Amino acid sequence: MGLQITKHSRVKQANILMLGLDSAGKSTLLYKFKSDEVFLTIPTIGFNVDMIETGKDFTLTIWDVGGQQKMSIISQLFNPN
Ligand SMILES: Nc1nc2c(ncn2[C@@H]2O[C@H](COP(=O)(O)OP(=O)(O)OP(=O)(O)O)[C@@H](O)[C@H]2O)c(=O)[nH]1
Ligand SMILES: [Mg+2]
Repeated sequence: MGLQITKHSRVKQANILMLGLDSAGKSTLLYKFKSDEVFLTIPTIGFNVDMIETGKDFTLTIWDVGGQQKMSIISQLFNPN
């Protein structure tokens, strides 16, 4: 996971990139941040992105990238065929 904090802004924002093998639990973690409900997940195609306000002036943008090799946008960048 990566974390980058945007500086020089009144509203602080951090971007979190979740990378991991397929079925590692990335999407489950993303949904858990949003709600305490139990979600059934399916393998992520491409990516999910969600913004979470953690305080009055702090937001997290979480990028959840699909881990299956054939669906991974990262592996497609390096192996477009
Ligand atoms: N036992 C257990 N199962 C989990 C946990 N987190 C996720 N799972 C299960 O693991 C499976 C895969 O979870 P996902 O969140 O879809 O995994 P993912 O990393 O997003 O997978 P991709 O989208 O394919 O990259 C689901 O059936 C989840 O219910 C955990 O902490 N414990
Ligand atoms: Mg997923």
